Amino acid sequence: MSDRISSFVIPRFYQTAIALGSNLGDSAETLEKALQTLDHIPEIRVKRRSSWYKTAPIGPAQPDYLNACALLEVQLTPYQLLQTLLNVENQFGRVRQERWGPRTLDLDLILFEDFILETPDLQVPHPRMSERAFVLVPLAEIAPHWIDPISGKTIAELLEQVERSGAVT
Ligand SMILES: Nc1ncnc2c1ncn2[C@@H]1O[C@H](COP(=O)(O)O)[C@@H](O)[C@H]1O
Ligand SMILES: Nc1nc2c(c(=O)[nH]1)N=C(COP(=O)(O)OP(=O)(O)O)CN2
Repeated sequence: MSDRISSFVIPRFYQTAIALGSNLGDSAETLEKALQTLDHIPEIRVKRRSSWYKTAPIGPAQPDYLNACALLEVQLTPYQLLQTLLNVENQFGRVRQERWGPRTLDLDLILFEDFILETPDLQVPHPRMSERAFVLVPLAEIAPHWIDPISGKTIAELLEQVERSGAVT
């Protein structure tokens, strides 16, 4: 076997968690189709998905959101996954206007194995994950025992600490 071939490393699948949100258009259809779109990408497998949760908006006045989380296995780096999520948002007509404003589709990278990444373009775990019931409620449904590498707490433990009045099924 040549040196080039013997040094080739087949990338393994990584476990990741993403959050989905939508409050413009037919949000249920958008979340469903966004997961289908991700699952059709060869390097991504959607392994689990939460229920859809209707949630009160955090930020400026706008319609209620539909939020969810999903567990993915990806054969991508965190940066490739972020770029893929941004591309799918664009496919679903995402327009960026005001901060925390309404959107057809938002896909956030929440956890990537137990990696901690603090770069200008990508922070993992998602820096506002532990203060958001609209992330923790769906994530606790599908991954209650996943440990947040920043706090050392499980998702279920983080959920116990968060104000959850805005999250309703
Ligand atoms: N963990 C992250 N998930 C998604 N986007 C992230 C993350 N860390 C940094 N970013 C940056 O945020 C913008 C997207 O903002 P949204 O309003 O959430 O769509 C993106 O350009 C990333 O570079
Ligand atoms: N109920 C609810 N409220 C929200 C939601 C959401 O999904 N559900 N997303 C927001 C903004 O998220 P964005 O990804 O733009 O901001 P971030 O960089 O702080 O995550 C702002 N407010």
